[in-house]
Amino acid sequence: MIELKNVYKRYKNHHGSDWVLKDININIPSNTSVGLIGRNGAGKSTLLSLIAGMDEPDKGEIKRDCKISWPIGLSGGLQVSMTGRQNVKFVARIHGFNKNIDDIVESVKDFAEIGEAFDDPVKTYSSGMKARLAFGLSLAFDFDVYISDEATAVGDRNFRQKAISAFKKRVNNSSLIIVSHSEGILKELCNAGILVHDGQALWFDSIDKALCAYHDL
Ligand SMILES: Nc1ncnc2c1ncn2[C@@H]1O[C@H](COP(=O)(O)OP(=O)(O)OP(=O)(O)O)[C@@H](O)[C@H]1O
Repeated sequence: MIELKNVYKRYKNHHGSDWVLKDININIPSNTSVGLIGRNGAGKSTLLSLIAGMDEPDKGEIKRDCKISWPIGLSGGLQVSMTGRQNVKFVARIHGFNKNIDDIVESVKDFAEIGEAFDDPVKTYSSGMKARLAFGLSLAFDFDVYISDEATAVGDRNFRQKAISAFKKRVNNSSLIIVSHSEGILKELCNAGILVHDGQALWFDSIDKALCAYHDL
């Protein structure tokens, strides 16, 4: 269960500061895959990063009783002077996986399919190669909830298909909380939805109902 209680978030900008999210109260049950829906700039990514614990609310609290991933495919955390392999080992050690590091390295290598570049410094990678490595890295660890902000929109067609099928496999054992502008992907992967609109976040226990409410805005 992830519980958001009276959550407020704002960013300071040149106009001063505006509340992006105002008094959000939502309970996300365990084993429920959720799609975050809303117009551009509504606050979906903001809500997702609060849920993931990447950012803190200005007011209110978020309780989590499960292991939540960092956003899948986020390549910003890769150390560019290190190779793909070294990055994987580094992240595995940070997460306390000291025993089966070789298995983790192999699973990321298989997923990323970047060939010998796996042993080259990440600064020599294309953005697609970085995305493949970062995606494989996120999936190599067992989390209860996987977070994704448009991770299925990166890479070429083959990679997108691979990413979606990897997510589908995960849905059997874990749950997902995802932002995607693709209704097809949301319907395929999620059972519930959160509509973010006008500073509010509305919970729907079915993704179809959430999408209907979004179309009616
Ligand atoms: N780091 C930041 N500093 C200042 N303003 C920000 C920051 N991040 C987001 N915002 C603002 O907060 C609002 C919500 O942004 P957010 O990225 O959460 O929306 P979104 O629904 O994910 O949008 P999109 O569908 O376009 O990706 C926007 O007005 C955006 O300009």
